Amino acid sequence: MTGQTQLPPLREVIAAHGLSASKALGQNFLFDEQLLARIAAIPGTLKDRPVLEVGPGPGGLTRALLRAGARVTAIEMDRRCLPALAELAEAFPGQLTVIEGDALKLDHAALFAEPWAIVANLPYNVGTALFTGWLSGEAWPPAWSSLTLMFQLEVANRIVAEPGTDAYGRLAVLAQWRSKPKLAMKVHRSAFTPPPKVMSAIVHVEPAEAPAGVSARMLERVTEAAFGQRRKMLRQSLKGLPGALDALATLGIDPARRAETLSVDEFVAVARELTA
Ligand SMILES: C[S@@+](CC[C@H](N)C(=O)[O-])C[C@H]1O[C@@H](n2cnc3c(N)ncnc32)[C@H](O)[C@@H]1O
Repeated sequence: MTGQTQLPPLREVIAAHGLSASKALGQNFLFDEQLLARIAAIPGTLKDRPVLEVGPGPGGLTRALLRAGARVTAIEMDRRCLPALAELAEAFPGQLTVIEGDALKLDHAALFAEPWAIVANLPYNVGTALFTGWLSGEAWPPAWSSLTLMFQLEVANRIVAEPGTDAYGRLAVLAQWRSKPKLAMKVHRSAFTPPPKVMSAIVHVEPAEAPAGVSARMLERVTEAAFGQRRKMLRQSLKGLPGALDALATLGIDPARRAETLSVDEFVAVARELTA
């Protein structure tokens, strides 16, 4: 029974393989197996489901996903971690495939034949770059079924932010216009080894229906212009975008408003007006 597979404590795995955390690779490891099991439960039942884990490191979250019955494909760029991950693959026969490489450079879709859940505890810059990549593009629904990702709490707050707040910006619109992001769990800095300077949180995103007649690229252009000068009125920030001021007039949106006051639906409506 996979759920009962006995494994050595993670601290022993780290010591046995000499895995000192590398600052350059943004390594902050999680060792609390109860916490890891709770994170692995966020996407819902994973029994026999394909999961992409990015940055497994010594394999703490990986073992929680494997115990939940997932079929895990893990991408790790630190080859020092590979022997520890190979031991995990042996303990869960047929459930774990490890790919050595940079997740930012790999074609994830080529790794799966059916929709896959994505779960990751990543360094901040890599996580945000992958997140925006997974959420962009014209094709929707995406080939993945959900995203469950650790972020700095401040970034997580920006993803789920509501209009009118300081945290509300491009990331909120990108994350909310055709998916449902939720702040699933806050994680205290002391849960990590070594502890990072700031608090973290897990965001869970499920794709929703995309509004009709809106190009993703156009929405990106509108939000880029509007939030590029977020303190300015829309009549100023959008004036370089052809047709944008006419779109505001058609929609009855006051051009004296600022970007942070527009709802996600209003951004979508502006982008729809501009989508040929
Ligand atoms: C914050 S640690 C988390 C490790 C483990 N998942 C855990 O929760 O304890 C991030 C991991 O991502 C790996 N990593 C960093 N950048 C990466 C990239 N571009 N592609 C794949 N893995 C990466 C690091 O080597 C490290 O093992």
